[in-house]
Amino acid sequence: MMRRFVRTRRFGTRADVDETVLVVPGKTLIGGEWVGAQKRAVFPVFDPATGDVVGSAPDMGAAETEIAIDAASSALESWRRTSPRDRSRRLRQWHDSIVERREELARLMTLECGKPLAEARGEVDYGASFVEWFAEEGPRCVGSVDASCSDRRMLTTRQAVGCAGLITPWNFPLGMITRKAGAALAAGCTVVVKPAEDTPLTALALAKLAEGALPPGALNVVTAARANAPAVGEVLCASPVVRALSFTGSTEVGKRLYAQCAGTVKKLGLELGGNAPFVVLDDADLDLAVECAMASKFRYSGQTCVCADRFLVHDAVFDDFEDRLLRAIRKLEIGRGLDDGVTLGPLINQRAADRVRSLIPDDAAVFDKHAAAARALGPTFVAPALVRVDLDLDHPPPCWDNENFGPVVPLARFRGDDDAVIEIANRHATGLAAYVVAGDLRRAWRIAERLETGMCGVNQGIISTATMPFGGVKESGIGREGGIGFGISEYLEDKYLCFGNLHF
Ligand SMILES: NC(=O)c1ccc[n+]([C@@H]2O[C@H](COP(=O)([O-])OP(=O)(O)OC[C@H]3O[C@@H](n4cnc5c(N)ncnc54)[C@H](O)[C@@H]3O)[C@@H](O)[C@H]2O)c1
Ligand SMILES: O=CCCC(=O)O
Repeated sequence: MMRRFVRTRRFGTRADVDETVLVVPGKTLIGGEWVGAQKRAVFPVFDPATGDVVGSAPDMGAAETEIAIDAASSALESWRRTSPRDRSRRLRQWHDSIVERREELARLMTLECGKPLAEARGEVDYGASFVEWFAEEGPRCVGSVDASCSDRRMLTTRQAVGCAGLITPWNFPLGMITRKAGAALAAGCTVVVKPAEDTPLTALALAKLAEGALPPGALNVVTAARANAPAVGEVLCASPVVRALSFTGSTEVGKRLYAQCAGTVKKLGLELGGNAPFVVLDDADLDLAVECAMASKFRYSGQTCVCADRFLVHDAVFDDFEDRLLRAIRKLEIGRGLDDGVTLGPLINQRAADRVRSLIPDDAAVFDKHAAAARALGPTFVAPALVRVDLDLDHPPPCWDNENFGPVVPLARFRGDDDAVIEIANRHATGLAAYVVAGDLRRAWRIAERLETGMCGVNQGIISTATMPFGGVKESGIGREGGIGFGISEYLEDKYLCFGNLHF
């Protein structure tokens, strides 16, 4: 009976839960609309700033994932046969409904992930831009014809790969979903999204906003508590119906999913962790260097995969840069994301905050005003810390070798020529983003080309955009998202057709 119900309904957007009420100050976004006939276990969603419960989401597992895959599979044939132009219009409609609810989505996101409201608004814009971008990309994904042989015509067509499983993290509760789902849906795939357990509400709201634009079964959302995430992942990876799996999250889980997908040889996209070097050369404009450093390091309190993580500053400008950076850090305002003027919110949960605190050595530079504010606000708040790192030591501190995912600035001095800093920067297993601040752009170009990362910002701290390919090399992952032709190709198969013996 449950099977029949979800085959015709979008899953998760109509979860059978009557406890699900979204508390958005002053407004209820779509509270209570997921009430169905059956009760289902739910898990609570917490405000990272206060620890208050802000809502709940259905705690689904393997059985529900199978059902969601069925729903996606049932919708696939008709969706992939829909003309790319029609799909594009529908995506555009989804985009418009996201933009229309910008403020509510932003507030909801701040409530469940804690990022300052201005950043959450920025993420709605960023997330919506992927839906818009792929609505435009879809109709342009055409094949090619080789008519150079006298008696043959050889061509390629681009076909939707099939159903796609999309597993996303909490740090961009909206943007990481639209970056995948926008591409997949534009390509003609139907999807099952598994959002992070900390941020299921934004995912459900997004799916709700797609109702009316997308046909039933095209976009399915399976929410699950942390304990059920592996079960959901196993089903998505093992299912022969799911032909592509795209994951954004930790390198550890990414490696596990990589192995799990081997059995069905899926098309795989992995956007994993980084540990971005941020290089300041001796001819850099130091005001610009600090501006870029602050933007990159403190975006969402340091909880992005492209945050600057290893600051490598030339000996000649080290002291000056450090002084200026400390002055900029001092101006950060710690507080709850919904409060005016806050630039540094809480970390996602206490486990994450404790982990970050454990990476900060006792001799780190921390301002008293931040330390006091963090203490008063609660256990998820971490004061920004600057940690001097001596690269001559055999063992640099753990915050150097590990992506710190918090407001921690590990700062090291380098001497020597550009090759020296390239060598240090590349001394890491991951390779997602890097940053170079330089006066001489020829030097910067040469360094940027030699850094082993998928992306590099030169004199720029925020580089993410729908129009350029996002992704890493080495253990930072496989594949690209966004960009012209890149992101959408992850969900397309190129088929070669050969028409021979045409006897023209
Ligand atoms: N490269 C990128 O684009 C990008 C973007 C955001 C975050 N990240 C990385 O993600 C990490 C932080 O995010 P996180 O803590 O949410 O990562 P995570 O890997 O713990 O969780 C990500 C998602 O995977 C799910 N998950 C966890 N275990 C699973 C399993 N065994 N099987 C299937 N799914 C499982 C989670 O429920 C969540 O939805 C950081 O390393 C960060 O750099 C990378
Ligand atoms: O955290 C990873 C994604 C960040 C981004 O898209 O800029």
